[in-house]
Amino acid sequence: MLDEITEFKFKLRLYLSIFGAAAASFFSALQISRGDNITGLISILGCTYFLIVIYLMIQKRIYLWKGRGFLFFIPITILNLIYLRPEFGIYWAYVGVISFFLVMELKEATAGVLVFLAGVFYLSYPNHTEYVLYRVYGTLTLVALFTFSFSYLNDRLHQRLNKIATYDPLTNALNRYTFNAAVEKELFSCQRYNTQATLLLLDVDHFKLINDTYGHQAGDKVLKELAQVIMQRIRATDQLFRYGGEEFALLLPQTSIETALTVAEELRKMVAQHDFNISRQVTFSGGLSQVNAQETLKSWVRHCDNALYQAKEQGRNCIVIEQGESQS
Ligand SMILES: Nc1nc2c(ncn2[C@@H]2O[C@H](COP(=O)(O)OP(=O)(O)OP(=O)(O)O)[C@@H](O)[C@H]2O)c(=O)[nH]1
Repeated sequence: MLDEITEFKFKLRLYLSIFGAAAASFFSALQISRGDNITGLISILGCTYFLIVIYLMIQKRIYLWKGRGFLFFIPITILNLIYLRPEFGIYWAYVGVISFFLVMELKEATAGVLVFLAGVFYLSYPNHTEYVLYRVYGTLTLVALFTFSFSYLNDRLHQRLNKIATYDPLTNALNRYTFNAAVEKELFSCQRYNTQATLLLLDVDHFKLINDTYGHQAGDKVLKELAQVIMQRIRATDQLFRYGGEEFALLLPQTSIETALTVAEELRKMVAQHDFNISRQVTFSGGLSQVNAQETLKSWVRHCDNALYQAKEQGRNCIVIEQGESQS
């Protein structure tokens, strides 16, 4: 879903740039044919800018419009236009306000619009009657407020969607959707730069019994607290995922199997000693595997799964290691 939003923003900026290039070339032809060479030149510069933006986006997937790059051209051009041709330049101020919010992040856009509006008000003040000014200032302020509100709501929605799409709501660990992408990225990085990483699959022991004895809500609380215990101990670069019902995965980048075993054992003991407010000890079993040169996402998880199965077979509350054929 997030990829779709990024793709949508990319396309939006691309189409706006194409529209900008077409509009700027049309206006430059019109202005030059009327002998208005200064504004014609500004439009030609505008058209060139948009063509460079389009080229960079299509050929190199570079965002010139992502942030400040935008600031240096569009608003400055519009302010110039207002200064040089006050009678029609003012109408472009509406386009300027909206494009800030379309192109930049909310905070930057808000600050940019405030400075831009101050410039618009200052430059247009001497050149229009009060009658026109009040109406233009009023409607410009309204357009800025509406666009801000819409962008703010959109931003909040985006953040919420991002959280829903990334985290498990019960435990606050990363969710299964994020797991594949994160582990694949780590796998690629290890194989590309010849670094180490270890994956731990852990499964709460006799969790069905906990649910059946203390109820589903108590079971949920155990999962939540267990994730908290683990997340408090691990490094900021480590990632905990809720892999399934009572199964979690812990990705430890830049970590050898020996260090990972020490961490996993420590976590196992911390959980076993933690008071979950139920009258039985909560433990987990774990399967560990370090990535190797031939590893795929599937094989890495399979090694962890096999090790986890062995840990259950060996009586639970323990960690087992399984390695792939070749070690990187
Ligand atoms: N409370 C709660 N229970 C869940 C959740 N997701 C899965 N479960 C339960 O977890 C239990 C898992 O049971 P099993 O797969 O038999 O495993 P187990 O009882 O932990 O036994 P071992 O893994 O062999 O130690 C099932 O009863 C599921 O209903 C959840 O989000 N909340």
